[in-house]
Amino acid sequence: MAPNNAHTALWPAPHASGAVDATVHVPGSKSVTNRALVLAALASEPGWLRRPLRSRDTLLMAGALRAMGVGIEEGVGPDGSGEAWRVLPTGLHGPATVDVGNAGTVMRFLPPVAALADGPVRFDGDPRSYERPLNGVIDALRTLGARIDDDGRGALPLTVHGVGALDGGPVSIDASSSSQFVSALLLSGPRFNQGVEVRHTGATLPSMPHIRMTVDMLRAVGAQVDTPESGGEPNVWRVTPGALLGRDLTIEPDLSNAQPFLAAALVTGGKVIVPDWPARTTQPGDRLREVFTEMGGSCTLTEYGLEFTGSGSVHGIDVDLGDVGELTPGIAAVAALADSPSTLRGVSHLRLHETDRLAALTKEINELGGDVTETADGLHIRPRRLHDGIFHTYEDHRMATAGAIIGLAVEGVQIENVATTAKTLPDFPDLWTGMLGA
Ligand SMILES: O=C(O)C1=C[C@@H](OP(=O)(O)O)[C@@H](O)[C@H](O)C1
Ligand SMILES: C=C(OP(=O)(O)O)C(=O)O
Repeated sequence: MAPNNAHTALWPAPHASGAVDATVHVPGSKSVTNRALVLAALASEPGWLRRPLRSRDTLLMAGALRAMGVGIEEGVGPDGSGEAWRVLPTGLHGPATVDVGNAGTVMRFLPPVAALADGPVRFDGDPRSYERPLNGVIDALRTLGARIDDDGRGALPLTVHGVGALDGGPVSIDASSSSQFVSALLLSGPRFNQGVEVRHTGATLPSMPHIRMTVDMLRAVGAQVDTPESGGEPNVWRVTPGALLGRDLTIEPDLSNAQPFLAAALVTGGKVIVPDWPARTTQPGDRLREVFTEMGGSCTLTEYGLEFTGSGSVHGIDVDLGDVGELTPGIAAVAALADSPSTLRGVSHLRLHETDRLAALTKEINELGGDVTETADGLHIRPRRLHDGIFHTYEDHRMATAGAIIGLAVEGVQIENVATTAKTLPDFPDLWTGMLGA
């Protein structure tokens, strides 16, 4: 078989010769785009998504919904400005085939949607998608009345035999391995005959901001949602059955994808402005303002966006990242360049992300001369003088951007398969070299 050059290709990570000073327009949020697509597909009238992210994960989501009959057309928004998708909901149809790639949002958010289709929907994806937990969604859907054929492992591949409607009602799940189990059931909940009541029974629940994002976006399209934060029982979310509105939504920039650019300001003692940083958001990336300030930077949020400035010093940090796990690779990269050790906690579930992120970060930083050890629930990082070498990425977009951060400060770092950033940020190499003025 011919070698897959995209995977073996090495990208010389640009080394920063001085402090960066740039404005970086970061494309739309993956998490917001994929929720908006699902909600628009389930609505009772057409809707608009403006400035949607166009990346592997969102194109897979759009392709899957189209396969079930939803119209997603290219267009300009109703006011004539900006790129947009117009979403035309219809009855959801099977038979259909869905490629989830390695998108957690697609593999978890769509089986409940497929249960509403009028025929079988087959789900398959990348080899890694077979290893990522899906049992919470599969077991819950069976409890709520769906028929699903899988191989008994609680994972992909599988077929959901939709019959056009789902009873819904109460269900208990352990979502300690992924918050996306909860989000998945809530997003389709308004369309279940009895709505849904999701009770999380596990000891921990990661990524709470992402669950808040789901609840906020459901409410914005007219759903009634009761949450622990709105006076309900702890760990219980309730969605009332009802029709969803078609809305005109402008997608926020992806704040987790802003991370490497803010990190560049931090590690080079420079300045990066990210326009359109929202004043209020549920995105976990907003926590970077606090984390990267504690690590040595400072930031100002204005109506124009976020201005982040490095001081020239980078400090270690002891932090629980359970709420914001997807920020871990970028924080680990900065921590490897700091003037004191770091402990990153609360992220054992990262072992089941795009790759085992705790093992991958430990191995790759140590191969450049670092001193990282895995703990039961995170990483301990003792900064060392790093040297040149190949930074492997394991088909993980956030490993590639973590390696690029290290490359700014360490000469001769080569990123294997930087193209894997296409999962959520296909423009990464160009934005990165543009930031550096190359
Ligand atoms: O709902 C979402 O959009 C996401 C939830 C989180 O998943 P986990 O709770 O599985 O970590 C996050 O890591 C992922 O990148 C996106
Ligand atoms: C964990 C991530 O993605 P997914 O949506 O595939 O879970 C991520 O983007 O860091």
